[in-house]
Amino acid sequence: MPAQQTLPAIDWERAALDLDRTGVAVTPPLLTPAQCSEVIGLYERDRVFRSTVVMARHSFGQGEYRYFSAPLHPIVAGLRESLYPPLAKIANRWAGLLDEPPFPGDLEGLTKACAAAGQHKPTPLLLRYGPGDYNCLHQDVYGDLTFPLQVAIMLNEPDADFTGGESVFVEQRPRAQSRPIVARPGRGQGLIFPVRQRPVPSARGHRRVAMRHGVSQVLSGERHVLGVIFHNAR
Ligand SMILES: O=C(O)CCC(=O)C(=O)O
Ligand SMILES: [Fe+2]
Repeated sequence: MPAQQTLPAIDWERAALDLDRTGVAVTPPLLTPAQCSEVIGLYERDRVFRSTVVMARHSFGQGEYRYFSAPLHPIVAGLRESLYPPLAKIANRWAGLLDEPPFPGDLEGLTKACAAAGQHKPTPLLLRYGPGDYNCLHQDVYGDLTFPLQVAIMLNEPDADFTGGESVFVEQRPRAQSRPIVARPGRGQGLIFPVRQRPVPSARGHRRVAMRHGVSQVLSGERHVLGVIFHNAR
């Protein structure tokens, strides 16, 4: 896939509405089944990755993930570049509501801003879960510069390739009980969600509501996800 890949028609207005209402938006398939298999196949290729995390060693959960090395594999680079500009529009509307500085309009601009903040390492990752594995609720913050939205693309077919392993989100509302959200994207579909927080209307304009994401226990089979995070890491 070329780096300037054309995405399938994503209804960005709808995605923005879903993000504003619930904090999570589901996309149509961003990868074909063949591309999903190709990305899964990368997991064993050491040179494609810069580091590997065994989640249990850090109490992050159970399972493994690997961070892609630079230059990113073309499928990953293409998705990161083409998803960024429409997401930056949503991020910049949010930044306006929260009185925060805007983000660059393209990924090259964000990458330069990250470099200036000492964040040079690519953050896209490939996650692999087997029976019994899970991912604790977390946020993917990798430095001072955080682009507020990320995308997780399902690479296996739920209920055929694996059971369990739901995508779980918890919104921590201030002075109120937390709200759970569960999603079950099909193979190739992406989930768009806030890295750390999003604006919600309040008595005096908008306030920040924090969100964390994770994965419930996989009961059987193998579950792979491609995580696309746009800011680089320290
Ligand atoms: O495996 C998942 O669905 C969660 C992936 C994740 O944590 C991420 O993409 O940042
Ligand atoms: Fe994550």
